[in-house]
Amino acid sequence: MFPVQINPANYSFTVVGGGEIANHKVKNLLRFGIKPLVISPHFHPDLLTLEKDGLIELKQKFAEWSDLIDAHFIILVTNDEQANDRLAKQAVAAGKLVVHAANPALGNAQLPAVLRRGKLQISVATDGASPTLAKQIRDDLAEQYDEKYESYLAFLAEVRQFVKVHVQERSERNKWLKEAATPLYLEQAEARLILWKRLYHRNNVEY
Ligand SMILES: C[C@@]1(CC(=O)O)c2cc3[nH]c(cc4nc(cc5[nH]c(cc(n2)[C@H]1CCC(=O)O)[C@@](C)(CC(=O)O)[C@@H]5CCC(=O)O)C(CC(=O)O)=C4CCC(=O)O)c(CCC(=O)O)c3CC(=O)O
Ligand SMILES: NC(=O)C1=CN([C@@H]2O[C@H](COP(=O)(O)OP(=O)(O)OC[C@H]3O[C@@H](n4cnc5c(N)ncnc54)[C@H](O)[C@@H]3O)[C@@H](O)[C@H]2O)C=CC1
Repeated sequence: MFPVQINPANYSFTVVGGGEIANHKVKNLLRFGIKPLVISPHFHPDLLTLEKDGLIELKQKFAEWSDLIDAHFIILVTNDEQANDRLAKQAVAAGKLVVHAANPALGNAQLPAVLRRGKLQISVATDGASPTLAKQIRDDLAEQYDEKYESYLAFLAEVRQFVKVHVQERSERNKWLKEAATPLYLEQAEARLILWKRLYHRNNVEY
């Protein structure tokens, strides 16, 4: 499996099936700002509420290949094994990204367990060996990489932007970026201010 971070903005996501698992997968997509189309003859009550709130779109029918032509990323979670298998085959052949939740070998993509701390994102995947372990590892990492990382990543991003604009020399740039990524600046917000002052001073920028 090849890991990659996708900007979902210009992709259309379709979830096929409207049950318990579809509901779980849809809520996962919503965490990433994705507005999926959900196709199913019946819908979990939460999905009906999400549609009323304008967060997802619903199409009430048994899904067919013609419903998937415009989809880029497809998550197959019906309880009809034959429908899942048939649609997976057609969608994979058409070059789409396909999650076949019941039989991952028939798809070409899988959803990892994800921890988000602002701009920090940690994904844990086991290639279907044990989603339970993926979730456990993610939850263990959540303790190590706690909420502090959210503001820390925002700080690192700002420092990096500044350094890219104001520090021309590459080794000098890397020196600042490596220093910013040391534990002192994770732990102590006051130390971040001092680093900023030094950065401004060193580069003759008005503080
Ligand atoms: C292939 C994949 C589909 C895909 O790509 O979507 C898939 C497939 C299957 N899952 C099954 C079961 C469970 N899945 C979970 C949980 C999660 N499953 C997720 C991903 C994936 N699951 C992909 C592989 C990812 C990988 O291996 O790294 C997570 C990480 C992400 C997410 O779903 O958002 C999310 C945890 C994160 C979170 O909660 O945040 C739990 C535990 C729980 O819910 O507590 C159980 C019950 C215990 C167990 O079985 O371990 C079954 C058996 C069904 C049956 O028995 O009928 C199948 C089918 C099969 O394997 O045959
Ligand atoms: N985390 C994961 O990835 C997990 C995946 N699964 C798999 O997910 C699948 C669905 O499980 P549940 O949601 O619990 O089932 P469910 O029975 O709650 O829901 C199935 C849904 O599929 C719909 N459906 C049936 N035929 C359809 C078709 N042709 N087109 C569109 N929708 C159709 C039904 O109307 C229903 O809404 C199963 O195949 C199961 O093996 C199960 C557990 C965990």
